[in-house]
Amino acid sequence: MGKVHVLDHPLIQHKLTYIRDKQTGTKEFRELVDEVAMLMAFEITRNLPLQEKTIETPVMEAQTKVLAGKKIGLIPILRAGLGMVDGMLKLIPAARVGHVGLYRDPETLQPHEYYIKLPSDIADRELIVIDPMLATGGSANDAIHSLKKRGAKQIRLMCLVAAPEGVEVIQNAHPDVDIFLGALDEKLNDHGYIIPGLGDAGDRLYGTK
Ligand SMILES: O=P(O)(O)OC[C@H]1O[C@H](OP(=O)(O)OP(=O)(O)O)[C@H](O)[C@@H]1O
Ligand SMILES: O=c1cc[nH]c(=O)[nH]1
Ligand SMILES: [Mg+2]
Repeated sequence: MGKVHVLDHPLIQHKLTYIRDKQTGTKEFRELVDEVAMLMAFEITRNLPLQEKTIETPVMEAQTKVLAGKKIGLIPILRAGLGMVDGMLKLIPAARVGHVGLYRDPETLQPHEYYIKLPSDIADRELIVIDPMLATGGSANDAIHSLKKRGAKQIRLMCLVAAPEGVEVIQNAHPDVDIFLGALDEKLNDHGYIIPGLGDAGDRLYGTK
């Protein structure tokens, strides 16, 4: 069963409060999502492998460490996942970015895939699927299936806010996928929205309500 990590760093939790606040406008919402994504990238990369390197400081030779060059792929689920990409790339600039376009039908809550474009070497990369919201879990489940069908082997899922219902769907369908969250909320409402949640992430990011 995939592990669930709630990233409870105080800066993440502080910024998440203002992301949730309905008074926060589009510009500030976008900036906060960008900042939280960067902070979450810091936490999610904790286990990256290091290798020894010998360098010359101005004083003497020293044995130090550098990243061992693990290849990473960021996979935002369009559209809302796009809001988290730049923040993550600030810390992981060498990552390749693949896009999965999905929208959730507002009546049936079923996801529909409309676009996919991935780096050619996804099988060799550690992939981080990014979406602010994990609600019923249908969209993330579909995206992960799509990636596996195309050869992906190592996948993690990163979301700002999740409902327990969505977490359960991913854990059952993809026990190999660890889940990294800013917060695990209470439940879904009758329209499939996370409560207390933050509303519609895509609409709040792009001002489309
Ligand atoms: O877990 P689920 O029940 O599938 O819901 C979560 C999905 O819904 C939202 O996307 P939406 O369909 O609103 O598309 P958008 O990003 O284009 O707004 C959100 O960004 C997730 O992708
Ligand atoms: O609460 C929710 C659920 C799905 N999609 C969102 O953007 N918000
Ligand atoms: Mg939306």
